[in-house]
Amino acid sequence: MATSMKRKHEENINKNNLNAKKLNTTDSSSDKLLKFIEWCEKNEFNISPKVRVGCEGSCAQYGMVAVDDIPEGYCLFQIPRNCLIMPENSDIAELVEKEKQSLSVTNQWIPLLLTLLFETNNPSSKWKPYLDLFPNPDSIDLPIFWESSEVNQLLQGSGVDAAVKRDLGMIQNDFEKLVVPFVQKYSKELSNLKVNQEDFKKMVAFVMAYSFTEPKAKTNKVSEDGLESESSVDSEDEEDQPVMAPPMMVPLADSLNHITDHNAKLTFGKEALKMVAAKSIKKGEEIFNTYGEVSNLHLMHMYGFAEQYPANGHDVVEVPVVRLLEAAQELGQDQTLTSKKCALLKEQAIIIDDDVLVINKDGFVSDEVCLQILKVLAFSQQEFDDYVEREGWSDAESEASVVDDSALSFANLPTVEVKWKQLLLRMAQLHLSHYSTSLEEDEKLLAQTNSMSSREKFSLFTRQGQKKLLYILLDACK
Ligand SMILES: C[S@@+](CC[C@H](N)C(=O)[O-])C[C@H]1O[C@@H](n2cnc3c(N)ncnc32)[C@H](O)[C@@H]1O
Repeated sequence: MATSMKRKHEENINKNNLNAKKLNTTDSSSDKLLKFIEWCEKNEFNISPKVRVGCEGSCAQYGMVAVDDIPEGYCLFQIPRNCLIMPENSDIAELVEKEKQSLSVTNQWIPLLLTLLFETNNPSSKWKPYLDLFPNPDSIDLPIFWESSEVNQLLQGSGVDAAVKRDLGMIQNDFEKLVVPFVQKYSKELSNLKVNQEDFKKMVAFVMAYSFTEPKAKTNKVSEDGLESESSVDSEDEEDQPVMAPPMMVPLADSLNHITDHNAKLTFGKEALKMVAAKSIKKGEEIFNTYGEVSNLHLMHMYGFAEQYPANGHDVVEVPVVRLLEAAQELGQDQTLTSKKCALLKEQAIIIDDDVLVINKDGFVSDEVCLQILKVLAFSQQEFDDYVEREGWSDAESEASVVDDSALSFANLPTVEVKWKQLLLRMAQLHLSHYSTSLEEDEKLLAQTNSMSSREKFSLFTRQGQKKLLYILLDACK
């Protein structure tokens, strides 16, 4: 390393250490943070002196704050690829590779989870300063850890309740069927690693709330002066088919919190990942990454927080498709005909039991399935008989439904068939009745968020945002 670069590097360590010392944390946690920052500097994370990691100025425990004005495109820090926690970079790479097929049957997470279990139990892990700081048990309060009664009370009907049930089943299954057999088979190589389901669940939460996935073949260029080049956009082809890689832990990048209106983003280069300013940032402002274009449902489920309406422009409400069938049963004059329609829609796999209809701020997302269901549900006896005889849509009808892809936007809904509007209106009303509170009650509660626990507050934001979307649907269907 050239002398001037070395000096600059040491200055940076000192500056960040100094910043870390100003933390509003207990001594032992600021000591852990100091060690982590030293580790980052030794590993050439090149943390800019314009930023500080710590609890001060962060909206949720650790975070990153600008200590100087930062221009758009400026590189805040980098993460060399050899510092990413992924099976390939760990000493258990060979073992995981051997069992890759069987370990990835249910999901892509198990190899990383095994790597983390191994590395957190390895006193000479190269990531020790990172793993000593994270996962911080206090900051990972995901709904998978709540009593089921609390999940129901706060999040019933939101979709988070269903996701939690699925997660708990999967955690138990993966632990018993994949993790335990792997650890037993390689007990010698894993130095008799002891695992239990509770620790495994905590590791799942760590991966849920802290991991990143890399979009396939995404590269970015950052010039010598730390400015991000605009030429780094994905090719059209990649944009069309974003294939996600397995998750990985990205030290330091995961100390940043998220908001939809973020001011930083992670870019994926060949040698290193870089956190760059997505817009200019003023001294004193918190630096927010983006965890993706994600709804409150996803934020609540995977990260344990949500944004207050209307801050999250990516918010959605997911209405189980069965609600539309319930609406049809209620409104249909001929119960037998409606039952036949529902049975046929299932038989033709247009409706699959767990399916949901997704509604965002503009209306139904990918409304093709919803359109097909509405058309069948609105058929008269004669139209239905013809449809059954033809065994589905004629070619001309199918083509028409493909062209008509914004038919169920909020802007277009007032112009659609009255029968469809009645079905959607009743569906929205039925879905609203599945939450444990009404929108009016939620809006009264919004005045009391200061005296609420984080669980109560973020659950309220999740419910209220979803209900707002349902009320927009109700208005559009009137
Ligand atoms: C990748 S970590 C970010 C670092 C984290 N604040 C810490 O102290 O370790 C993600 C977690 O940060 C918290 N978080 C991130 N953004 C947030 C926000 N806008 N509001 C509240 N909590 C947030 C949530 O607890 C989430 O699970």
